[in-house]
Amino acid sequence: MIKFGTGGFRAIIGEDFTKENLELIAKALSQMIFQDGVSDKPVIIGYDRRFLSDLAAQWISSVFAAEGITVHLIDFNAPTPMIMFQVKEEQAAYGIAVTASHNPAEYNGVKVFTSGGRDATEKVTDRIENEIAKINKNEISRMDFSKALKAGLIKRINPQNAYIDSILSLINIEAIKDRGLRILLDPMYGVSKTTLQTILMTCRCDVEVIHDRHDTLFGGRLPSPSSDTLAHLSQLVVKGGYDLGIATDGDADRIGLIDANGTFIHPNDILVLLYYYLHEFKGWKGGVVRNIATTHCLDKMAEAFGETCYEVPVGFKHISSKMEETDAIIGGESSGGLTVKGHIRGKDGVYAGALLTEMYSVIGKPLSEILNDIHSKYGNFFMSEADFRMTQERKEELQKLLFEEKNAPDFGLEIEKVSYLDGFKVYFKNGGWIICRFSGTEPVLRIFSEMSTQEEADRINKIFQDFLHL
Ligand SMILES: O=P(O)(O)OC[C@H]1O[C@H](O)[C@H](O)[C@@H](O)[C@@H]1O
Repeated sequence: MIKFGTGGFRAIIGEDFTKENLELIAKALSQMIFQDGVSDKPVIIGYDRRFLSDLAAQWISSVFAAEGITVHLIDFNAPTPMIMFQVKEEQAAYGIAVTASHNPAEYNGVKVFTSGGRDATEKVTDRIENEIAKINKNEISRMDFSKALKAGLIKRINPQNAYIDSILSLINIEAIKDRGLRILLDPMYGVSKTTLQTILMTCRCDVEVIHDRHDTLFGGRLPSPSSDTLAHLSQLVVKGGYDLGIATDGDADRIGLIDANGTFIHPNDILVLLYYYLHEFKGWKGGVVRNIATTHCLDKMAEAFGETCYEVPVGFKHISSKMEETDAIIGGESSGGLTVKGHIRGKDGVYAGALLTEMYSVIGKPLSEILNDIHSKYGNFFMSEADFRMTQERKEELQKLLFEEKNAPDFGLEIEKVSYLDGFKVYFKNGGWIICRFSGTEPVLRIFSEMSTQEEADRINKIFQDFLHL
C-alpha cells in the first residue's frame, strides 16, 4: 500500500518499497504534471545512500521519460536539501528524493517536493494517492534508462557547487575564519560529508570526519541524531579537544550538535539558540514557527521580542507553509529539522550546521553558557520524551480510547486548554504541556511533556504512560 506520512512515503524494502509502487508514484505524478500544464518543466530527482536508492531513482526516471517528461537527475548520493534547492533553482514544479531519511536500514522511501523547494503538502500527497488509485499498473510504460539518457529525456546534473555557494553566501564566513575552529563531523554514514566539510573548510575550520564510509546498515545504529546515537561523536569531541561536533541524519535534512564538553544539545535548544542569535545578534525581525511537540521556550522568547510564535502540527510541510504565510525568520521541530528565512523552505542540516558554526564564532562562548544566559532570561524548560513501539491492533485500541472516547488521565494540574490538532495535547496553566500522538513515520506512539523541571516533566509523562498501561 502507498501511504504518504509525516515526511513522505516510507516502507520496508521488498514489502511496500518495490519497483511496482515506485512506478505507480512516478506515473501518478506524471498525470498531475499534465493536469497542471507543467510538462515543459523538468522533474528533479535525487537519492541518498540507502540500499537500492540509486536504482530506484532510475526506475522512477524511466517512467517520467516514457511520458515525455524531462528528468534532471542528480546522479550521486545527495543531501535531500540539495535536491530541494535544485527544485527552487530550476523553478521546477516537482522534485523527488529517494530516501527514508532517519528510518532504520530496512526502510526506503520517497519524498516529494513542490515549487520553491519545499515538502509537498498533504493536499499534494493526497492527490498523488488518489491518482494512484486510478492507475492500471499494467499500462505503465517505461523507457530504457540509457536510451532516455541518449534522447536527452534524462539529463544528469550536478548542483553541488551551486548549493554549497548558496549556503556560503548566507553565512558570515569572515567571522568563522577568525576563530580557527576544530570541528568533528558525523554524517552518520549518510550524505552530508562533501557539502558540509567543504563549507566548513572554506570558512577555514579544521574538519575531521567519522562514520563516512558507505554502509547501508548505518553502522547498526539509527541514522537519527540523538544523545544515544551520537555517544561516539560526543566521546571523540572531548577526547580530541574539538570545539564542536556536528552530525546530520541519513539524508542530511536534520541536525545534531555536540558542545565542546561532549554535551548533546537537544534540537529544542538548537532552535532556541538560533532564534536568539538571528533576532538579537543579527538583528532580524520576525516570528518563529514550531511544531506542536517543540519547546514553548520559543513562545516566551517571541513574546519578549514583541514577535509571534506559531504552532503547527508535526511535519515540516506545515512549518514551511506557516513560514510562507507569516514571513517568520526561523521554523523548526524538536525532531531536529529547521530552516531559516532566505534559504529553501525545507529543513536543511547542512545549512543549520554552517549557521550554528557562525553563531558559535560570533557569540564566542560555549553553547551551554549561551543556553544558560537564554534560560535565565526566558525561564527553564525541560522535556521528557518517550516512544512506544506497538502493533496495529494496539494502536487502534488506543486511538479509540484517546480520540473517539476522548479519555484522558488526571494530571492534578490546572488545565488551560486541550487540542486535538495533532494527537492529544494538554496545555497547563503553569506553562507546561504534554502531547500524546502516533508517529507518522514509524509504528510508534510518542509522549512528550515539557515542564519547568526535569522531574516534573518525567512525572507528568509517567502519568500518561500509566494511564495507557505502557
Ligand atoms: O513524529 P513523526 O510523525 O514520526 O515525525 C517526526 C519527523 O519525521 C520526519 O522527519 C518529518 O519530515 C518531520 O517533519 C517530523 O518531525
